[in-house]
Amino acid sequence: MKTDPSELLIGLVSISDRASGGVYQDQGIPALQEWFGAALSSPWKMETRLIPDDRAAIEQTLIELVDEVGCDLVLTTGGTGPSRRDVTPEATLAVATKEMPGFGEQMRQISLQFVPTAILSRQVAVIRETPARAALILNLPGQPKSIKETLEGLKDEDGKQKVAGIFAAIPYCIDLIGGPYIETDEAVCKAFRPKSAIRPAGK
Ligand SMILES: Nc1ncnc2c1ncn2[C@@H]1O[C@H](COP(=O)(O)OP(=O)(O)OP(=O)(O)O)[C@@H](O)[C@H]1O
Ligand SMILES: Nc1nc2c(c(=O)[nH]1)N[C@H]1C(S)=C(S)[C@@H](COP(=O)(O)O)O[C@H]1N2
Repeated sequence: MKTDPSELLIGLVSISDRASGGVYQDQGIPALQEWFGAALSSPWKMETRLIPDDRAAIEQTLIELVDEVGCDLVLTTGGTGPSRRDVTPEATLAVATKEMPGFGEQMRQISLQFVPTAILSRQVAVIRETPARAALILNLPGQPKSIKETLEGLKDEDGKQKVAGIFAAIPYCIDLIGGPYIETDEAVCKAFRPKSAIRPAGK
């Protein structure tokens, strides 16, 4: 449960029949945890869930993480493809109050630089608003390496950004929905905010 309003609470949800069934070890949560550990310089905590590709379970988990646990940001990984069991986007849209189509568009653009099958990912992003709070919920593909790729974007050999990752826009989005002020390590991901929204360091 969220106790400190200035601390970012992130829900990390790995959606995989095989990882949740013990067929293979889940790599989704560890990859997300590692990325956030490197990218964020402001305080954050996480709440994790590993669940099968079941629409009711996904909806229930997203609602619990936002309404009861108090997450500001929820990332899912897995279940965005075209196969019969892939229902993450449907479950995400079912708990939404607003759609944020720019995130899905940008993630597919980024992923196309890595694999031609990126167009098979139906990933969406939404806002869920309750009387008490609002949260951003984002779907990432199930392939563990796609987590860093989509959040961080594409850099050239000198570390210069070629395609912006989607995380660059997330701190300002969280500002706008009333969440905590997020700061990042610019070497991993530079957060973009309009000048008027930038706070001096440590404030
Ligand atoms: N949680 C995970 N941990 C490790 N690897 C994963 C995980 N989820 C997916 N993958 C890998 O990424 C690929 C594409 O992900 P996708 O979500 O389509 O999985 P899937 O084939 O539907 O898996 P599952 O049957 O577990 O739901 C998988 O075939 C698997 O190799
Ligand atoms: N960045 C990135 N995006 C990617 C991939 C990848 O390897 N890297 N794999 C794609 C593939 S093969 C599929 S089927 C879709 C859907 O994946 P999911 O069902 O694991 O969510 O994501 C796509 N997006």
